[in-house]
Amino acid sequence: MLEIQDLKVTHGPIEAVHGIALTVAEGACVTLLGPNGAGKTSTLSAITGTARSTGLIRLAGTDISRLPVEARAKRGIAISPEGRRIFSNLTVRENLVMGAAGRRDKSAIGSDIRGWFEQFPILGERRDQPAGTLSGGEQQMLAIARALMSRPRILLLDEPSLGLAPQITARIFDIIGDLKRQGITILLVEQNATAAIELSDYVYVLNNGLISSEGPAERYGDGSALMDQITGVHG
Ligand SMILES: Nc1ncnc2c1ncn2[C@@H]1O[C@H](COP(=O)(O)OP(=O)(O)OP(=O)(O)O)[C@@H](O)[C@H]1O
Repeated sequence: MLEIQDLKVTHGPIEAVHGIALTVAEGACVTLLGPNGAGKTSTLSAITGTARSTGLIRLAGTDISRLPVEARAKRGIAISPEGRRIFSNLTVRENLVMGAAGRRDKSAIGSDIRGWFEQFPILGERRDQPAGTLSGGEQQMLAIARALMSRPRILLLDEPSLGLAPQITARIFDIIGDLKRQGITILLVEQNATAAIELSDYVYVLNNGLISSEGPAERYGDGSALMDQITGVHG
């Protein structure tokens, strides 16, 4: 579904990613692990089109690397960004409607929203509340559901466990596992190696803008050795 070759990502004069290759098969959950500043968010930004990059980015066989952000979203890229970035003053329901902004099949939006309220009942209960009043875990659920409202080909998740208590993190990873079982293709960026490896098919480890290790998730066991490598991270 997603194929990246020789990707370099720059922020002004700074090159954050120095030429990486990465593949996500249809229906797979692939995790990009790495410490703070490794270039994980930069990689996702290059895929969505919000960061300057060179190299090949192919989505479902088409090179999208020169397309503007909106065109990439229309072709099936959706992101739940780091820090959630939900619209705090809009209601839960309005946030979901915003996620469907680029869709042509407007008539199916209402039924999709009802579907997500069934999957995440707490969001249904809070549908008319301003999203800013939700807890961190609920906001993360909303950010994921909002991204999925575009019916993407691939869902990019940037550190969904960031800032959440361990119990809530476990719930979010359960949800990601459910989405994978529903056949949704996922590229997950995480620092929590243990939890991410458990639900991943394949793992890439990014360090200083380069892939330092990659392989099927089983190769990394329970992820504890990787957690040690990802300095400053607590599993
Ligand atoms: N907008 C920006 N302008 C300048 N430099 C940036 C910008 N965004 C990221 N960088 C730099 O690029 C490098 C990679 O950052 P990036 O955010 O991609 O890493 P990360 O692995 O996602 O880390 P984190 O978990 O902290 O988000 C870092 O050195 C960072 O300082």
